[in-house]
Amino acid sequence: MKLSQLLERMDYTCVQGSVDIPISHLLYDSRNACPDGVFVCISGAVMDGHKFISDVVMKGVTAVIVEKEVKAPAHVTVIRVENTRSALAYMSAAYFGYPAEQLKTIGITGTKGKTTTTYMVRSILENSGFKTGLIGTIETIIGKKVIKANNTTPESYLVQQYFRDMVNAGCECVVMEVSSQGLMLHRVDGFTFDYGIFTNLGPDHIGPNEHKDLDDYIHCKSLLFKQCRHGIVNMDDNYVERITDGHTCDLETFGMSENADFRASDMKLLQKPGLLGVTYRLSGRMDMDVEIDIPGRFSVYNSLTAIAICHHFNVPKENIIKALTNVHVKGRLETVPISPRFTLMIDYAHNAMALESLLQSLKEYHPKRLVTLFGCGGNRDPHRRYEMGEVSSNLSDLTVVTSDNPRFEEPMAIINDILIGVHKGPGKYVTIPDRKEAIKYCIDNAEDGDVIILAGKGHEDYQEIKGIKYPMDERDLIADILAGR
Ligand SMILES: CC(=O)N[C@H]1[C@@H](OP(=O)(O)OP(=O)(O)OC[C@H]2O[C@@H](n3ccc(=O)[nH]c3=O)[C@H](O)[C@@H]2O)O[C@H](CO)[C@@H](O)[C@@H]1O[C@H](C)C(=O)N[C@@H](C)C(=O)N[C@H](CCC(=O)O)C(=O)O
Ligand SMILES: Nc1ncnc2c1ncn2[C@@H]1O[C@H](COP(=O)(O)OP(=O)(O)OP(=O)(O)O)[C@@H](O)[C@H]1O
Ligand SMILES: N[C@H](CCC[C@H](N)C(=O)O)C(=O)O
Ligand SMILES: [Mg+2]
Repeated sequence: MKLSQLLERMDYTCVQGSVDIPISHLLYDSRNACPDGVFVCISGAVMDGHKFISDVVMKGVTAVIVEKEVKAPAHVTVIRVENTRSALAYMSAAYFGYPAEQLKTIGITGTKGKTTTTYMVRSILENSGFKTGLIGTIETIIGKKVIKANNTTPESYLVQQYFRDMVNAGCECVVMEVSSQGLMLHRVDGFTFDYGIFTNLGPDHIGPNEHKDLDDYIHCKSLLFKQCRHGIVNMDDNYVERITDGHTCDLETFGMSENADFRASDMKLLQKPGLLGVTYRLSGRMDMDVEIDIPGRFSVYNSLTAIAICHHFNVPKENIIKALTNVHVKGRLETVPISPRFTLMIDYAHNAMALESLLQSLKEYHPKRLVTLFGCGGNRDPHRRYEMGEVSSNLSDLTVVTSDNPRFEEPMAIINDILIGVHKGPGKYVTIPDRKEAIKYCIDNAEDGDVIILAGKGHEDYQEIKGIKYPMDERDLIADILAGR
């Protein structure tokens, strides 16, 4: 492949050398540099790729893509662009032969509900014979291949590589989570989504290495609606107008409001032994009764979103109904059946918005006590700590404050921040920094009819401390506790 082919759909200035040179590999990490490669210099959160130019040139790289002034040996082609992350996305699309053009691409953004909805969509589409790839927080699914995720929305090179693998595996569609950071860092530049979806918005991801403020967070999410052909948005959300401001796509709506294109009404709680769920009536562009075996008002929203998307694929109603009753997502309101006396659930609520909707939803089922265990991630939006503490204390009978992923922070410093919030509410609380000990406390002290929520770690099978991910899966912790280990 010629360098000029990789650059064909983007703006650039060739400041040195020629674009008419052969390229063997597209690279963005110096550690993978190889002869005849082109190296894209990314100004990252920790490292600056521009600093590795002499290193990659020594390893045989013949072209570099830069967004700053650099010095490079005369035989190396230097291409200057406005933003190298965006350039990497466009070049990756070209490198992998524009695979998005051979797929129906569905991108879901929003503060909460993305992961759950992607699995609902995949379940419905696969049930109806559409082979569908998935990219998200938990994993990437390509046919029978499952790849553990590092990011919710991976780097653009990986996005395009996964798309290519999906096309090669015979997929017709891909449903993916599009995080605000993914949009901010140009991970999905270089193609147009067929469908862009907005679930909801609550303040989150504001802090060092994340968004500078709420306006930036909203702005980044709104970019999806300038980069898709057809938008499907939650019209009940307070931020929907700002998210769709300046949209360039068609728009369709869902929600509980009367004029929503896909409208849910008559929501009823479903309570069977060992199972909490909801039912509702769908009207508007589709009419039917829907049942989901996942609790909460937000399950209505997530399923409504999935139905609004799948409507475009002319999926029969029976397939939707069947697929939705079978959807269970790892670590999202996942019941661990350890006793008929009480309900124990693992969930991924790790911000105030998720925790509040979760706890409010569960309270509607009138548990004897609502017991909430959680910690907060280190090196992440610190507002989460006070807010989650307050939400839990207001809505839970007992809050068990523990650790999540401390990362590079001191666990007790995070816990003390959480307690500031906890003290604002009326609920009782205990502090047990070791997560396993904290879970044991919940199980040992469970009362008949309790609902116990282990919030925040969901599908995660590790605990990250000072840059190392130690194995830790709550399912194993529970098994160990029951076995007395
Ligand atoms: C803060 C942040 O967003 N970091 C992401 C980012 O890292 P970075 O590019 O800033 O990396 P860097 O280490 O500074 O390196 C800069 C450049 O130098 C290169 N380099 C580096 C070292 C070297 O020896 N040689 C070299 O060439 C790197 O390959 C890179 O190109 O790019 C990496 C590759 O794409 C990401 O994996 C990484 O995500 C980290 C793991 C992360 O935690 N990100 C979070 C904040 C995030 O993105 N979250 C969202 C939302 C999550 C959700 O709520 O669902 C997500 O989509 O995951
Ligand atoms: N539509 C929703 N509105 C509010 N809360 C929700 C919604 N859907 C799920 N939740 C809660 O948020 C948690 C995370 O849900 P999910 O993983 O589907 O969202 P997400 O947008 O992918 O989040 P993340 O950005 O953390 O990956 C769930 O475990 C549940 O507690
Ligand atoms: N993917 C998100 C979720 C983190 C969940 C929670 N377990 C934490 O560590 O804060 C992030 O990296 O911000
Ligand atoms: Mg997710």
